[in-house]
Amino acid sequence: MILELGYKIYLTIGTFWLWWWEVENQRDELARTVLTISVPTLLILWYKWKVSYSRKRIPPGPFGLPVVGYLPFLGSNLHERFTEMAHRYGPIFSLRLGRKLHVVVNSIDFVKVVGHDLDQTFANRSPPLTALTITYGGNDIVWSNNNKHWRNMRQLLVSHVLSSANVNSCQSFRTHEVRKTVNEVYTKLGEKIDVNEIAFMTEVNVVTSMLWGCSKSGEAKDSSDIGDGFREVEFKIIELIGAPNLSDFLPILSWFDLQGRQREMQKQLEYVDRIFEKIIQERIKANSSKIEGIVDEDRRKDFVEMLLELKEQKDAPKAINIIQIKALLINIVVAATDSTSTMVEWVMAEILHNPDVMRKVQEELTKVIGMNIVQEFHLPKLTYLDAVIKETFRVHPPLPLLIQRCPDESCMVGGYIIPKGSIVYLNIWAIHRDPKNWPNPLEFKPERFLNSKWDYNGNNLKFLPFGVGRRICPGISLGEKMLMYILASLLHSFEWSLPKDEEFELSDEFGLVTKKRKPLIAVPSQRLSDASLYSSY
Ligand code: HEM
Repeated sequence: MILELGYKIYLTIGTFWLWWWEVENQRDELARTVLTISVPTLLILWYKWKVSYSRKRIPPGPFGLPVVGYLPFLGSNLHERFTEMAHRYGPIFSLRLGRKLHVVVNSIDFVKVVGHDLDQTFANRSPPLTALTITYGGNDIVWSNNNKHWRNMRQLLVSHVLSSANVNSCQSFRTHEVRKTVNEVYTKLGEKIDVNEIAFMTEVNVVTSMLWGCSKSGEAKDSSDIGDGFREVEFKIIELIGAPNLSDFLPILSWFDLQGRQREMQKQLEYVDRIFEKIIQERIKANSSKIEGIVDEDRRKDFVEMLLELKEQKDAPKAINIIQIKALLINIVVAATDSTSTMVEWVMAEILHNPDVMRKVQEELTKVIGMNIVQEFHLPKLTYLDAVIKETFRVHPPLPLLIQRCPDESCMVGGYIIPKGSIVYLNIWAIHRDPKNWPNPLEFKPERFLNSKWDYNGNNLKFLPFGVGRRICPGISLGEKMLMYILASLLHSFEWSLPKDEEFELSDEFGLVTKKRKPLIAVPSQRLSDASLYSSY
């Protein structure tokens, strides 16, 4: 049947060609020659245009293998690899990893398009499966798409936890925890200290106090409820979200969870869920005592309490359920603590690495604070320390590719099509180290930030450690305050040095939060002459 049809088409074309040839032969030989040459030429030109047009459609990039794409060639330090690739393929390039197209944006011009001009289009996320597991299926803020649920949760966080009124009213929690840390370090003079660990515990206690710590009016809670093992669990969560998972690249394999990453994340979820369940149950019990008139009515309401009240208003526009409450809590605790403690560690590492910077920081601390204890009102006066922190953010942004975006429709960036559903990274690591943006970018020079006005709000696209656009970090002011407070207190109270037997290095290890490859271990010695200041908390 098919053969017969093919034969008929062949006969028709042949007959038509002979007819045209004879007619033209009789009429005009020139026309025949022109047509005979121009038809194939036009066909070739059309074909070439089509091929080059289709290549231009998506950003250029490396070829990969069938099925897995470029996955086997990627390596582990993604931010460095992507920056190398930007030198070869240009400021915007793409690569296929398994079934998904990934697009990497490496210049401020294209970050402007994605983060500002088309911010709404690029405001979705494409969560890895491990992130969905730990957030009860994406019921949180970080991994939600740009929808009503995300807006609702983000607004709850911003207006109840991170509002300047609430951040100010929680000053006592910060003072309590920072002084407690200084006091603990004082008991370990001359010993080796893991800098990230002390910063992490300080931050976790401050944040959990803000979330569920108002057991009594204005007083800080006993912070032991989160447990000693929490830091390891949180590190595991961050590691699993950042680790490549075959199930994400080849969804057909997700049922098998070949690398066991989802199962591993499920275990972390069970650990965290037990903590949150206990806290929520205690709070429900406390609320019912309140109804019975047992508890002091004057105390401040904490965030968990407020969320539980919203849960009771089932028909209210912002009603929330228990799963969403837990997802929000895990989100806030993880987002706030790991990035802050990682930054404290990087700043301390850079200061220890640059004795001149250390000297200037200490001179400023002496001038502003004298031989007293650091208080929050001192912080805005520490302009050199602020510049040191910003320069550290430039060289070691803890989220070097921010958190991936995902366009909700196909759109054009820099003349290329970014298809709907592709995964888009904003490579701020490349932007922060681009000599076009920063002269001598590898030099650690806090003075860059002294003379002009720099902030973290994503207005200057050369400097984006907290992100850009509507998905920018909502915790900037709390994060900034905590960084300044912890660092000023540690550097004012103690002289720090590296252990004699430690080899010092500044290399990093890529992850959702990119940390120092080798934890910073440092040794404190007493700096303040009045030893009684260390125990006054
Ligand atoms: C040094 C401290 C911090 C750094 C460097 C940091 C950095 C970031 C970055 C880069 C993002 C992604 C932005 C984007 O996609 O464009 C982000 C998102 C987020 N951060 Fe932070 N952050 C810090 C502290 C905090 C704190 C203290 C909180 C809350 C208490 C917080 C809560 C969040 C949340 C909820 C998101 C998700 C926002 C969304 O998707 O809408 N962060 N953070």
